[in-house]
Amino acid sequence: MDDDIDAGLNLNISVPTKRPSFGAANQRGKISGSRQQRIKARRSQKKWNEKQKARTHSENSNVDRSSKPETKTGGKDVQTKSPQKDVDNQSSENKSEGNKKKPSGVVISSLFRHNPEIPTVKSLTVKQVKEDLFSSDSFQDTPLHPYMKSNLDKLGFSKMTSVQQETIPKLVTGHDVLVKSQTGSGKTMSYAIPIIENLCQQTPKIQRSDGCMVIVLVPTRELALQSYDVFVKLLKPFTWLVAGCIMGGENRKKEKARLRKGINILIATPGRLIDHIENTQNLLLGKIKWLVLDEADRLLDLGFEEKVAKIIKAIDSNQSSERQTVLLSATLSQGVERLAGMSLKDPQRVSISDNTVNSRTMIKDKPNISKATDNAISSPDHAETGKENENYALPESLKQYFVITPCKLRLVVLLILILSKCKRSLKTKMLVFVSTQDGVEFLYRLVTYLSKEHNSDSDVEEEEEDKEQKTNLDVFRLHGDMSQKDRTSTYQNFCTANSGVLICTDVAARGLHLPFVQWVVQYSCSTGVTDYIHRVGRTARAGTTGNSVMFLMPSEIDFIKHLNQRNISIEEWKLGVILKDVTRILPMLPGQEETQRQAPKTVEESATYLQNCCELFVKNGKDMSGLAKSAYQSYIRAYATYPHDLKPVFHLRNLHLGHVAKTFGLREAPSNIANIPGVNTSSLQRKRKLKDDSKKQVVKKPRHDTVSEFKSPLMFTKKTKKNSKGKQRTKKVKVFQGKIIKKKKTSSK
Ligand SMILES: Nc1ncnc2c1ncn2[C@@H]1O[C@H](COP(=O)(O)OP(=O)(O)OP(=O)(O)O)[C@@H](O)[C@H]1O
Repeated sequence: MDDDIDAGLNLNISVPTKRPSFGAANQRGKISGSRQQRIKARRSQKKWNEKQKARTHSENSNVDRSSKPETKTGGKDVQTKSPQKDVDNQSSENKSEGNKKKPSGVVISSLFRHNPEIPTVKSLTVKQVKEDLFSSDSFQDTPLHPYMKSNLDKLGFSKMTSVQQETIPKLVTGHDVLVKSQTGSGKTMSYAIPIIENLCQQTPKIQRSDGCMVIVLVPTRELALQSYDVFVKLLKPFTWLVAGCIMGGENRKKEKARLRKGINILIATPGRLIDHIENTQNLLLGKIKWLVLDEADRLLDLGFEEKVAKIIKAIDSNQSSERQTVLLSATLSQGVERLAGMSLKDPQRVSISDNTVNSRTMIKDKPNISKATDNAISSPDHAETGKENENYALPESLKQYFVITPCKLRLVVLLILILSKCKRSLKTKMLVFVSTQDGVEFLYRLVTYLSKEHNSDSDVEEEEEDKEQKTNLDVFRLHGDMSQKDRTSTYQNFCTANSGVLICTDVAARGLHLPFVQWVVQYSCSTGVTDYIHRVGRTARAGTTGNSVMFLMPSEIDFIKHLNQRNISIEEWKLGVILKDVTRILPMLPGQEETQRQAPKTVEESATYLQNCCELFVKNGKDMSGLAKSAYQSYIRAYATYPHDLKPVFHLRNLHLGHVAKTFGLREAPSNIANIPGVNTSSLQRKRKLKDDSKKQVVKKPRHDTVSEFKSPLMFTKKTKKNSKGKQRTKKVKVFQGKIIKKKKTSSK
């Protein structure tokens, strides 16, 4: 069994169609010879092609539809400073020019036309829940083992964080504990230190051959590696204690061999642990003294809960000694706490935000703070009075923004952000969250291509193949469908990089400490407030500063209310301000030297130029067209899986599929892109049109799937409708871990 939780984190759609051919770039004969000769040959071929094109153009005005300047009116401004005027001028200029001679290399698309109006949003300035990150206590003042103290000093840790100050004493004194504190507040060490402290004091001394005494369960493989690293560092002076890591994607035989040799502290992902519990004789659970559920709310999510329950059952049925259990997360809801309270023994609760709030208010009343955290969560008072919609703390040093961008402009706005902020020279690291694996792959290829130093003599295919080519920034990608080797090296390389952009799915959203990330971009909106908190929590960690920006389409702005309701304050970043930076990245783009004479001047022209670079790359880049289509389909499918409470905000009905296609650089009409299993795109288009025409919703509210990648790995959705003969047709779509594995139509007589 290798079905780790992170493998199910990402929605992906298998594409029923085969990959299309790559157009002109592939049809052309290969040119051989030295590089110089190839360049020469390509140059003359290009000139000839251009002449041919110009001739065909004048003879036959059958131009690419997207290259025609828009003449229709009715599109709304995307900026308050009225770019429409510029666009209109531009389009009329192009129109007249287009009749004479179409400027070569510049394809004018309708990026700034027919966009929905950008609404004015009032994000409330709510009072965010704050936590004091550091305590006043030093590790040196604690009664920890002298080796531990000197090691912590060597590692550069002097002051305890608040969560460590609260949690360590409780765990050392043998309690089960539930820990909630903000992202990046040092929760890992808050359980690792007392575990090591406890094990190193056992007499007789623990031996490797004593086997497993601690199990730390984490939801993703990268987090397993990270937690393992923390243990290895802390165990340096305690050479007789051995930590080990087992996780999906790794070689089982090697893991078995390591388990046979003996591992005292085992960090594991749930799927692989169950595998070893069932198949590895050397993994004995009789001596387990500690069980840690890191990112507990994620581990106890419906679907994953089953695996964790199986592991707990296996431990309980083998156990001969007492066990301590710890649950931790930045977003432990009281629902999870109540659930956990049933399986934990007299648990104590550490909630730093409660503490901070209490301490700030209690200072006036009485200075007894610590009692506030001593309430056992199983106390009926606490359970009854607790609201489900908890407010979570976010780091004070985190600046949160959102940008409202019409769908069509999303891609260029993202690229402007990445290319302007992450250049190598600027030493900036950025995370970009995307909803699907195909989306990650698509953006990875596109950003890598755009960040290369372009040679005016080489073409798209050649530039792509040229691995030696210099790049202006390092681009990384991370998702659950990569080989474990690639995942590990990406994670490690991004950790040590000085700058770069990591394009990833939610596989990187939980627990990962990626040093010096200054920007977190949510290109696809998170599937809830909890995930929002974990995503933005990848920056501004342990007291450093950081920024996050969330992309919203005009139809999605109500998500701000959801954040405000949970006391999260977020500021608008005006679209026009980001767009302005397009002029800064223009020199990086391909074809700039060739087109100096027609160099885009206005922001709109430049953004359009950037979009066209993407579209040409999608058209001519190796496999790009197929990849873009897959990414488009996956995106739409993923959009259909927002949880029920967010359906009114993120509804398929609100998507303009043509505009979505544009964000994947596709010039085809949605009807020409293969159908998306389970999604009736033509009916959606019709409904959108109806809505646009009448400016109000006239269609009957359709039933929508509530498939969430985070809710259940196995789910059936049913759609029932009557066919022309009045017979009922039931369409069944089976989704397994976000992938459609079966589609069946049945007719009942
Ligand atoms: N006492 C301390 N002083 C300074 N830095 C610390 C201290 N304790 C931990 N850190 C550092 O803080 C960073 C974040 O720690 P950690 O990953 O444990 O946070 P976390 O609370 O688990 O975050 P998340 O909720 O995102 O999982 C790490 O780089 C860690 O080395």
